Amino acid sequence: MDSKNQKIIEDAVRAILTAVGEDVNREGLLETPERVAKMYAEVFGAVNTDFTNFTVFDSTEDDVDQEVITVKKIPFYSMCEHHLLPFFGEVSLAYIPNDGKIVGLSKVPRLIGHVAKKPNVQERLTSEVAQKLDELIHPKGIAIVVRARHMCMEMRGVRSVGNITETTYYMGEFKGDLAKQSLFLQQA
Ligand SMILES: Nc1nc2c(ncn2[C@@H]2O[C@H](COP(=O)(O)OP(=O)(O)OP(=O)(O)O)[C@@H](O)[C@H]2O)c(=O)[nH]1
Ligand SMILES: [Zn+2]
Repeated sequence: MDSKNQKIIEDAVRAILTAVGEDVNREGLLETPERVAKMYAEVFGAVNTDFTNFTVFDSTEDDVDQEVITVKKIPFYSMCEHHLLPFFGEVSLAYIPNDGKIVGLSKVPRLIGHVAKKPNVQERLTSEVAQKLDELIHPKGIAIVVRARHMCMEMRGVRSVGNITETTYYMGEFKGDLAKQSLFLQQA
């Protein structure tokens, strides 16, 4: 984020603090606008950016296309676009390679981290991770499940503490195949 936008956020934070009745000049708050601007630069760091840090390998195994590769319980943090409060949880993702193309395993959490760094709804985060993976390696199938807690449902509003929201998205060989989906969900 450039310094002009950083300054816009700092001024906005001062305005919000003043509007809620705070004294922006008291010691504990003096550096808060700057900290919040830095924090937003980090948690919204992927707005208008593309995910490029991706390594694709050609597997040396002949029958890798018969495998289901599952990366489970990848933690993530994102911000809900309705309230700008965190939602966070775990993602499990499975794919069936196509044409021997596999991805560097660490790139799965990196892709999720990238998609998470913008204002989101959980449903879109779920489909966007799958669609991006599809774009990058065109696997024969993708299954993804996201389980998350939403602070906007817990610390305010309905105050439904501890709820888990689960979203799923299937592509290719997983789509419409209830047996494959159910096996994936049992393991994920
Ligand atoms: N589908 C979906 N809804 C979300 C997500 N995150 C937050 N929400 C919901 O977005 C809705 C926004 O509803 P509004 O009625 O406009 O906002 P609100 O008055 O603050 O609503 P309450 O949260 O019910 O107090 C709420 O029902 C939230 O629970 C998400 O990731 N997906
Ligand atoms: Zn919300």
